[in-house]
Amino acid sequence: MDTPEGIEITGPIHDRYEEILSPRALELIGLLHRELGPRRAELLARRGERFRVLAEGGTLDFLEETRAIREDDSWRVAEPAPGLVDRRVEMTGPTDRKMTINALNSGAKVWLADQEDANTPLWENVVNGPLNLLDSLTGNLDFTSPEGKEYRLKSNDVDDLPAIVVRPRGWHLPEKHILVDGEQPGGGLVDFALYLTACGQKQIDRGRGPYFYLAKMESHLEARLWNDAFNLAQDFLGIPRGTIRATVLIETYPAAFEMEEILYELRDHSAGLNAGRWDYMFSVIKSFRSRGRDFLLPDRNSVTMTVPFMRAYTELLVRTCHKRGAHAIGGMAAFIPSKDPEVNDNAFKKLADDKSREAGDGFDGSWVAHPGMVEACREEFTKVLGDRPNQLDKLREDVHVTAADLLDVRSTPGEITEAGLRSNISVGIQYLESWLRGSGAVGINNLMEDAATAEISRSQVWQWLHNDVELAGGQLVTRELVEQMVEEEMAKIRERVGEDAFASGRWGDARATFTQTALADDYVDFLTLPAYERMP
Ligand SMILES: CC(=O)SCCNC(=O)CCNC(=O)[C@H](O)C(C)(C)COP(=O)(O)OP(=O)(O)OC[C@H]1O[C@@H](n2cnc3c(N)ncnc32)[C@H](O)[C@@H]1OP(=O)(O)O
Ligand SMILES: O=CC(=O)O
Ligand SMILES: [Mg+2]
Repeated sequence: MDTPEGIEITGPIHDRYEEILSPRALELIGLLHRELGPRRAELLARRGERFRVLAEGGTLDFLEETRAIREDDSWRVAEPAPGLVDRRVEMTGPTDRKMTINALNSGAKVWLADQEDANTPLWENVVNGPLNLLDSLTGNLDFTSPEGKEYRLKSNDVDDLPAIVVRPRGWHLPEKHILVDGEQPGGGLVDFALYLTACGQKQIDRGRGPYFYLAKMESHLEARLWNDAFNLAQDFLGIPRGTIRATVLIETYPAAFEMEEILYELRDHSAGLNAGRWDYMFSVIKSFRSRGRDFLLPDRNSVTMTVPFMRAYTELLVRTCHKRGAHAIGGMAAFIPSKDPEVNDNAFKKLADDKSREAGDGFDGSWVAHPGMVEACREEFTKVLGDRPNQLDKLREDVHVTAADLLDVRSTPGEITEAGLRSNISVGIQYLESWLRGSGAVGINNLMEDAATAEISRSQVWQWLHNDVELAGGQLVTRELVEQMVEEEMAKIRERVGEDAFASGRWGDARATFTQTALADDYVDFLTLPAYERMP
């Protein structure tokens, strides 16, 4: 393939790849990396600095230097864009061909087409994702499964389909199959540019637009970097500024203290904020991982959305958004339908409780992980919204959340148990094995697991081990204990999956990545970084 000056593709070129890896897309990647790459590197380094301050006894607080932005009542974000006015139910999921069709047929108002938590950035996924999205816009999306089941879109009418919102990778992940002047650009910029160049104008022609979810940001300066990427890209493609819209996931601890500033930075491109609960929990553990008792979380399944620090965060998010005319979107209840009627009933009941609480709190819509749950989410929001498309007018002026409320991890009830430790080990390894094979979302023990939930699992093990935690019952969490449990959980998995599947899977690499990221004294920032190195 001919590539623009200074751009090299090191991944294989399969059928139709040139439609996505077009000269325009590659030029845009070159432009974005050359203009913004150094700032991306600086901002990633700042994350490390902030963690060092916290490790030495520092804390998180609302920023003094941006007080004027918070106290200025005059600014609001852009009016909601077409297709993003009523967002009462949003489906999320990977962009492989079958799931793209299933998601677009799900009846949701929005589909988050995920190149992030639910995706492995395997080269084929990086290119086929936008290719499937392109086919969905040109009436060419069909699929026949190996069993012969045929899939196609139930309608090509834009009003019958969810608005597509693409989630590019977070700032931390590089893309190694495209080099710009010999350097790896940010994976997020690559995902953004490939989708925008292939599908942006087509979305505009359909009366919608190029919409994005922005993940794992840690500061308003990182939001400014995205805003600059949007302006550069819109100017390069001749699209009016403000056409792109972005909903930011508030899913890191530092970002919870900069919600208003993040909206401000992106205000002309903003489509609101989302409460990304799973990464948030991961970030809480990560931020104060070596600070002992005050920041220890109990077993993963005890940390519900109603514990004080999680509640403070979602309440503040709704208030912040509605003050600025921005949508507040709820998070993912990890329940998925089950064939076991009792487990299934429980999953739907928990989902209804979760969505009902969010709707009552003022969220304008929320996420589900599975098409079978779209109706249940819609029902709970419709009970509150009725015919109104959103509840932006619910200002929640009754909410007064302080930094201390956001930091109150200590009053989270629950125990740290042997079952919790074993579950973290087993789920973490099973998820990594799936990720390494190219599937970034997987159902394990009737729950949706993705990169964010796996990060919680391995980070809890790290935190319990490095803070001399005793399990309920008195047993100290030691390296020897965790290694013994890894051995035992691996044996159980091997027995369950059978010798052949075990031998053909990536179990050795999954175990090695898990132990590296859960046990090594030097905490690895993201488990997907060493996992990415193990991929072709
Ligand atoms: C923390 C966060 O970031 S949350 C957001 C990121 N995470 C996600 O988006 C996870 C999305 N969910 C999924 O990927 C899936 O639901 C899984 C992997 C958890 C379970 O999928 P499966 O094991 O296939 O579930 P199941 O067998 O019940 O699926 C039934 C059908 O629904 C489809 N389906 C299930 N989930 C989805 C989805 N999210 N999008 C599209 N189709 C889906 C399946 O493809 C299957 O289709 P088929 O009957 O035509 O073969
Ligand atoms: O991306 C969502 C999350 O909960 O993490
Ligand atoms: Mg996330």
